[in-house]
Amino acid sequence: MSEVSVIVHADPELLAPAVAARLVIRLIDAQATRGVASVVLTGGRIAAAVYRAVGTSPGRDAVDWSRVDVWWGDERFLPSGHPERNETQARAALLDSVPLDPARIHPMPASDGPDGDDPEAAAARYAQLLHEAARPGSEALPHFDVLLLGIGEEGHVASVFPESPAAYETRSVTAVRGCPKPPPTRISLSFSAINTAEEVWLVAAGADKAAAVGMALSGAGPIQLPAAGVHGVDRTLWLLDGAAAASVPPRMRSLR
Ligand SMILES: O=C1O[C@H](COP(=O)(O)O)[C@@H](O)[C@H](O)[C@H]1O
Repeated sequence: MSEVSVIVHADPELLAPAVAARLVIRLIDAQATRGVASVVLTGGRIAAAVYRAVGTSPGRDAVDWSRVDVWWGDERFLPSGHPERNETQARAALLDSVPLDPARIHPMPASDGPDGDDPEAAAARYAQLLHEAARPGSEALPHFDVLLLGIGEEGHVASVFPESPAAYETRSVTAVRGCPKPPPTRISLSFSAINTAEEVWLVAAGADKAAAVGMALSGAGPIQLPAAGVHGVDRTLWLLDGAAAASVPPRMRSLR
């Protein structure tokens, strides 16, 4: 089993820049080791705060952004540019302000994209894109240095919701319909893809996340609580603020 660490910062105002600083270092280290770096983005409020903090981080220009591949772990299946799309939020918060190579930005398809309003076809298209970027001679997926995840109040990660068909999915990418959280139609990586990342970082802030975080770290099952079903190959980091960490078993908290 890979290393699991729980790191707690007092509040979201400290959590976001702390995660941003880690992410900058992670990307620099990956580029030093592999020549390129790849990050899988998530959506949500704390993620947007992290992206904004990366944009103002002192180390930001130490990353060679032209050699960073950007993927998404899930997307709300809405028209391109819709303000609720995770892609739109990430572009506004960070991607538009760093010199990325447009060819290395890999958003999930929009509902007005080449497959129209067909999320199954859009999911298959993204799976094919991942496959085409796979390491030579390897399986179906590219290397992910770090994969970011938010956590829903009910324990969803990416767009894998509790007790949903996506929680049983074996293909790398799945269409998700009937989500309890709007919008109802989404595209998501499945556990099988998420869990290939070298490092998985779960980032959560706020008291409304405390129960899900506490249960995920106390042996809950992945179907009932998807946050319990994800891990990095090398490392799994839970990056929390004090309120979200309120129900974490004390023995699991890392010393900082
Ligand atoms: O809908 C989503 O929600 C989660 C968590 O968002 P938050 O605003 O409660 O932090 C997010 O991780 C996921 O990517 C997104 O599609």
